[in-house]
Amino acid sequence: MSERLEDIAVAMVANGKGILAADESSGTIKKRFDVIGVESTADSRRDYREMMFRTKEAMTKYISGVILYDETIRQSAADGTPLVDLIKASGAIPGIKVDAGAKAIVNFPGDTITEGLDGLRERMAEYYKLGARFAKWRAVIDIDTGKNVPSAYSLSANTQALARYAALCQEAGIVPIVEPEVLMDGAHDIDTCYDVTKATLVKLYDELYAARVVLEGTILKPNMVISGKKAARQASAEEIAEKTIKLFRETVPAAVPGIAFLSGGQSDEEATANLNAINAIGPHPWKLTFSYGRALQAAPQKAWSGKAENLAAGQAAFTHRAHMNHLAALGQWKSALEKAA
Ligand SMILES: O=P(O)(O)OC[C@H]1O[C@](O)(COP(=O)(O)O)[C@@H](O)[C@@H]1O
Repeated sequence: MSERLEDIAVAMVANGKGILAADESSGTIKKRFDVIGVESTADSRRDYREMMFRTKEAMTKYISGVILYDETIRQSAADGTPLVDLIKASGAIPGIKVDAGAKAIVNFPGDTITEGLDGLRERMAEYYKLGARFAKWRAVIDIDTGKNVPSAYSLSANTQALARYAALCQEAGIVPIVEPEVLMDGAHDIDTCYDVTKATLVKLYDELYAARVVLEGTILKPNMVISGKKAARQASAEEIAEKTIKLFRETVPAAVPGIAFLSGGQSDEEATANLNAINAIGPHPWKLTFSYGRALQAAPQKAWSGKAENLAAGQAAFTHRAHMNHLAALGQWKSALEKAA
């Protein structure tokens, strides 16, 4: 495979393919395993992720890349094969989460700043050797309008960190996924999400230009423009699609090859239906696909539930969700296909 940043980025958003976000940090995966009553140990995390990476149909037909966590990129399957090799053997690209998580900003209650820039140049060089060809950094933007959250200061600090990270990635021959996640927690309406996401993306592309990041060698991982989970009115898939595309046309340069959405707490089917509605109103200047964590994994996690005898059921559930999102990335999904399965 070509090692050019632009070619890797294009491959990450290949037609009908999307990214499996399997980079849950130890704290997050523990929360997921708690739900299915599985103890989170290095071995159980490995067994679970190995199950997904060995799912042939999903990995070869629907998944372009996998975001890994530091522990996982160093782990081997039960038979000793490095997990990175399993991913590569399926034709998908290994990637790595490099941020160190979001921490409270001093003097700005409710705002967080994502840490992890110290020593990043050296870590990038190591991850490249371990096989990573793309990376991911997530900035977390909460909305609490009554409390002036997010502040302009938070947007500025977070987008500057994203740009510094992106430049370091490109120096190392690694494609940066830039992820400014405006959270859907809260009671705000869809238009508030639009405004906050707009302010975030305008600032983000300012900072990426200022840092001389080559946009052709980047992927954007944003939230959709969507109602807060506790909003009085939940917008339809059509309204989400229309507002999301309107916003991106205003803010995301066409030089960016692809946009891979996070699922952010949407249900599996919502995340698929919304991605489908977005692609159904194309053509668009960029590829629009998925980089889902929860919306790809909730079903396989439940089906597997930590039992070796459920392996095939877990893989079937993963294949189904990956297939549905593959169709949504092409704008060809129909809800009847969910019921048929
Ligand atoms: O808090 P953590 O452990 O960094 O995890 C955040 C998760 O959010 C994501 O960025 C998006 O995941 P979702 O699709 O579940 O929202 C994942 O890549 C990542 O695993």
